[in-house]
Amino acid sequence: MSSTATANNSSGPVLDWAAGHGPVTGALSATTGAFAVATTGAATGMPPGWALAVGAAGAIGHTVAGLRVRNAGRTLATRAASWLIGAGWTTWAITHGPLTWAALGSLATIGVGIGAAARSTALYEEAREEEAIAAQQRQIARELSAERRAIAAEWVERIQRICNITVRVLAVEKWQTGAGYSLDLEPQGGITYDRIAQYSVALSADAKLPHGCTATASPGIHQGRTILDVTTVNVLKEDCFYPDDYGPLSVLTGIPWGVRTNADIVNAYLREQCALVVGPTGSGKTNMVHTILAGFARAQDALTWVIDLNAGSAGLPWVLPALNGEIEREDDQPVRPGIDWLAASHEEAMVMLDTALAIGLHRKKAYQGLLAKKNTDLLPISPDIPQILLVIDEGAEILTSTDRQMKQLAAKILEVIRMLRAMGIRTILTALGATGSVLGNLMIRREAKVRVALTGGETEGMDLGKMFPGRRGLRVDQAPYKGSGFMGTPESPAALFKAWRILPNQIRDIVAATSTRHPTLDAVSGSAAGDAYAQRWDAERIAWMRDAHPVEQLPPSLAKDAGRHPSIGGGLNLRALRDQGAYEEEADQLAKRFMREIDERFGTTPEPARDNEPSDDVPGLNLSALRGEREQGPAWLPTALDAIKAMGAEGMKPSAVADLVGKDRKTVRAALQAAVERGQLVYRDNGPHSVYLHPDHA
Ligand SMILES: Nc1ncnc2c1ncn2[C@@H]1O[C@H](COP(=O)(O)OP(=O)(O)OP(=O)(O)O)[C@@H](O)[C@H]1O
Repeated sequence: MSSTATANNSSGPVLDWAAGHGPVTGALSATTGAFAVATTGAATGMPPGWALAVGAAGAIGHTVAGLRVRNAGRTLATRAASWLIGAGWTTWAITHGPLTWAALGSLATIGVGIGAAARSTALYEEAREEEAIAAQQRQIARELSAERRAIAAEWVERIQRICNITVRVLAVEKWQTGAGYSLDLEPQGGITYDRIAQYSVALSADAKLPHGCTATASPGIHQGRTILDVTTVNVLKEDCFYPDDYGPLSVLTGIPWGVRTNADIVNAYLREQCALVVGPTGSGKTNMVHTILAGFARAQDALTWVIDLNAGSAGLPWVLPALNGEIEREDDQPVRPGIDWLAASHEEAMVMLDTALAIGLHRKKAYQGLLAKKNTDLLPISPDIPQILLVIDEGAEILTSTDRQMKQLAAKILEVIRMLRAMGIRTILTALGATGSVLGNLMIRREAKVRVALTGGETEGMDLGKMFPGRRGLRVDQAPYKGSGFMGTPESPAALFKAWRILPNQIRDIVAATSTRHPTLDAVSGSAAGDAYAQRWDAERIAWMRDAHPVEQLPPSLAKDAGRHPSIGGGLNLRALRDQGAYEEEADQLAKRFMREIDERFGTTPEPARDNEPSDDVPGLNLSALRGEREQGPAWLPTALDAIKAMGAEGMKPSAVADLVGKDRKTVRAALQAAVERGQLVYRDNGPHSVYLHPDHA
């Protein structure tokens, strides 16, 4: 009989009764083993009882091993019988001689029999195992659907009792986040979802949902179906940080603004829609504006223009890191701000809105051919023809203001909203409250269907019924946490929502990550935008940003002086520092650098003719000197030009020029770039190996 001996280092060979054999190898092994024992036993006069004893031991061993792995009784019996039959034949063959036709024939028959029996038990075991797995799965499914059935029964009964509506539950889907579930309902008798929605509060209370959790009804797949979303865990309580994937986005495929309670991301589709974001002080509105700007910065086909009459604070974090040179790019090129234009004053805002209108109206005429070719009345937005997204912080308040200046702005904002949808210019307005005066405006009600209400628990001026008409059961106290509230879009009905929390270091990271991704204004729009746009980063236009230049970013020399100056005392005093003139020097440097790097490197329209030369008496800025430099380049430039010419076709890296003339790399790069634009040099762009060449060698 067969038995497999396996080597064991410590205790010598042991018999592995559980070792496997296929039906053929098993039968072969059994018959050849029996034959070998019988011939040897007969030749050596072995007592035949030994073979029987070995067979009995084999049968017992295999039975024990089989029991351990829970083989079926029929498998155990087959294996034991094989051992005993084999042992019986061996005993008989030792007694009567194994080399007779009768012995050999019967052994062959036994072999075939053992093989057939083994095959049949193997099949039986396999089938048994499969059935066991299937039974286990059926059990799990039964338990799951029992839970779902219980949920369904509970809500059928609850809706009947509270709303007096009979519903059929067609499906129950548990959210992967474990924060709740959705029921697909079919109300009987032609009842629509809004009848259930109006009982949302009572249903939530009856279901004893935790604070901040809701049972919200919304339209189902057709008018006769309703989806009831039931939140069982309040995820709005937790901070939810802006995801650190800063990959490219498009206004056409939606810009993510935050998450629902079931962790679904909510996208704002702003190709045609305007948006209204309402949030009282402290609700997280500023944070939300930054989250919105982050999405726009990531978009490859959007240019963001920001109006913030509150000292430009909404846009500054997107400009200052680039302005201050706080961010370095790997290829040493200057970093572009995360927004394309920032207006903090009434005048600048007027210029911006006039520019938007001029662009929109010009696009209407100039792109007629393109619209006809593409067979559309919507301008095909792309990185080549970018959408302009105008973010106006507290814009809704501008619209409702009675102030004369504000009324001028309001008229232009409304004109942009009314006229420029097709031409790819949309607005995002924020407001402190969802009051009648904000939502009373038809233009906002009609055009701004992407709506967010950050409540922060504030009930004053927070009319959710007006903000999300047709959505019942939304209550401010469901979202009492900062950054939480409700968001509704034409694609996603108003429901609880949490804006991502975004921190200043993420804003800096996004500015750096997206610097090369921003589109430039198309030439058609650029020609309509004119000087007003081309000069938006000019020193005098951004002079106000000096005041936003954080004191801790003063150069080390100034910081040292700050500690010594008698008027400053122990702390830092920006105004006092400014009086020293040193600050002005720093501001000059700042303006120069920014003007060069942004205006010259990224000017999206040709450098405008300066008929309106800026006045030199802008405090703190030495613009005539600056202009001189812009026109001829700094005093060290001729040395650099000679050195670059001497290098021939090899050219020189900006770092090598910086070493040569003893200036910092940023200053050198800006001057060389200006020289490129004057035709004195050629720039060979090759990533980190980029060089400047003399035109003779280019
Ligand atoms: N999405 C969010 N998740 C978590 N916490 C947030 C979120 N948004 C804001 N906060 C918290 O709320 C605080 C206030 O936020 P934020 O400054 O954005 O509010 P605000 O409505 O603009 O208020 P104010 O008008 O006074 O500036 C933040 O400092 C932060 O701690």
